[in-house]
Amino acid sequence: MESHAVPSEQPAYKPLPSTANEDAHEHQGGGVRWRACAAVLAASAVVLVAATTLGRGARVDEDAGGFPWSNEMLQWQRAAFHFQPEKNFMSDPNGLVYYRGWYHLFYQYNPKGIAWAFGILWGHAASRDLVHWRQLPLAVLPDQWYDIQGVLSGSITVLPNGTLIMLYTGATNVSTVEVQCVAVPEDPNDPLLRRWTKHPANPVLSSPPWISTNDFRDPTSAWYDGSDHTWRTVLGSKDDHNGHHAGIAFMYKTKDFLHYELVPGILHRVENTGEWECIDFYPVGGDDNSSQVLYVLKASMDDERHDYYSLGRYDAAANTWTPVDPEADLGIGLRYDWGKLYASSSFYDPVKRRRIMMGYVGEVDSVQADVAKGWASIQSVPRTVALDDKTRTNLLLWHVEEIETLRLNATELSDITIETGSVFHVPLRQADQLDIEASFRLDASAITALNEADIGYNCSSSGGAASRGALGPFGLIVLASSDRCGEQTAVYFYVSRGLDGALQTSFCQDESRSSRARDVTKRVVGSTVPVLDGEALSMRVLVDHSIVQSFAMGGRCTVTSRVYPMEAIYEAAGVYLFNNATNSSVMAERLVVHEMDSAPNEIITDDKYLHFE
Ligand SMILES: OC[C@H]1O[C@@](CO)(OC[C@H]2O[C@H](O[C@]3(CO)O[C@H](CO)[C@@H](O)[C@@H]3O)[C@H](O)[C@@H](O)[C@@H]2O)[C@@H](O)[C@@H]1O
Repeated sequence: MESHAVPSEQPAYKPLPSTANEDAHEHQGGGVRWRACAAVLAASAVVLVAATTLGRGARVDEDAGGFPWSNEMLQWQRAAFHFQPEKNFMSDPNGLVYYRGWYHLFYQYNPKGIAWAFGILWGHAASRDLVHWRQLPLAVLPDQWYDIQGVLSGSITVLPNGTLIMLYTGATNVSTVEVQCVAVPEDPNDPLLRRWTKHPANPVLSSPPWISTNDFRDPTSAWYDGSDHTWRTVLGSKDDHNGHHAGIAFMYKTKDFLHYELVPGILHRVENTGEWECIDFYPVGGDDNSSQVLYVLKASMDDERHDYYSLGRYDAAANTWTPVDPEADLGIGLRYDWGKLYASSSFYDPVKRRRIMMGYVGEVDSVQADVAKGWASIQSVPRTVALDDKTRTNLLLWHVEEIETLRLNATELSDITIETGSVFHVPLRQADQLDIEASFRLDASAITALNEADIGYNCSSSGGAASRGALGPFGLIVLASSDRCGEQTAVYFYVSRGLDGALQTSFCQDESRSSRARDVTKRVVGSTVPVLDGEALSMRVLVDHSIVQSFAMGGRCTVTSRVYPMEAIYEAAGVYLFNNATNSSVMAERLVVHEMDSAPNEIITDDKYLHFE
């Protein structure tokens, strides 16, 4: 067995073409060879020092341990078409629901600082189209003994008569005790749902004795079970008894949302996965009662900080959920996103009859930088979630079609041959706000010629976009500066052959050269992705300043990154196609790049609750 990865004397930091002539040549000729940049690498420390002392109004004190970001750089990092509050800390999306013409997004929010803190509460925004958000007054505040330390995550259920019930977790005045609470809209005729009333019966549910009282969080939205005329909700926790460290999901039933009964047994458990937060549970792939239907069980893994899902069968009578593929059980197989996305939740959109999820995308820069910019975290673009009918082994996650209303002019190219070791500059007016669609094919004879197994490829540990194999990596480079060895974020495929002779395709995002800053976490993230016979390798990449959300093969695999370039910003950012495979040219069959408009929040300022001190 032979690995196709190139040994480590290859420069780790690949150059991009640096002159206008080279750019012109690429457009005509379809590619320029990568150039060695060892000398530039050797000088990179000098470049870094020079760049950081340019005096563009640096706001983070390097002596205090932070990179000296300028206002200009920090301003650039704000998203233009992803939801984020004007300032301070946001995390989990909560209570996603459609109500009387508005999509509602509640979210965990600390209005007093840039990090999670006791007293966290529910912020609120609403949108008619899931793209343009109206920032609304804070929705649920920590003002009762049962939620004084925090109004934690929860959900909203729509009853058949249209009434809404909010379930949320209260962090009580006893620091380690979490309880479940109910709130309802103060005025059901307000489509903006601005005021919520906590039920006098709160708290309505305390933890069962066999779990820790502070591992009892995040009730799902409820569904109706006709067999006994009860509503069902699921919560997650963990079993740490007797050397176990199992994630668990368990169910309650209620007729009135005020009195609850634990459904006997455990819906599901997986050893060694730790605490399951923000459970989600919903059917896909058919009507609830059809034999085709599968149930998605999703949990946010507190230990690992990733959102995993698994496809399985739900036996309501036995109160069990069983994965279709035990090898892809919850927490050990499939993820909603292989990059940075956490604490997602979903809801059914009755208007377009689709399920939509959102998750939050946290910061990976320093606390000092977050203090300087005054905010932390962005919500993902809402994504539809559906079973992949072609494979039935994975979901398809795809940003909602409404995002396309932000598309401006398009640059369309087709049939671009990218020779091995080449890049192709994509001519654009700006590269900070883009929606890019690209599909690629490798040379068929090169695929046939590949008869050596290369089974070890792994996005995170195989060297990223600079490490070369016979049939990859190739794809897109975004947020790239045009200087040699410049900043760049690569989104790419890597094709290899397994021991069984079958081809395996990985979809990866390489953040390792995304910024010259040192106080930023940079990784290579991604996963294998199913590719069926005859399918081109397709990707869609949304670039919105510091957030890059990528989707492969129609949404079979998604990867989200936060990146913080210091040079490849504003007009200095560019996009390239690249092919770093050693044995095959790559045909970019189709490349469509839309510049994206901004969708700034509309802010309601005439409300005292907006200025909660
Ligand atoms: O009861 C307050 C108590 O809980 C702690 C520690 O367990 O924090 C709660 C968890 O907060 C985060 O969990 C989620 C998911 O992001 O966020 C919501 C709270 O904002 C919560 O409902 C969700 O489960 C975090 O991911 C977890 O690691 C925390 O345990 C805590 O710090 C308080 O002492």
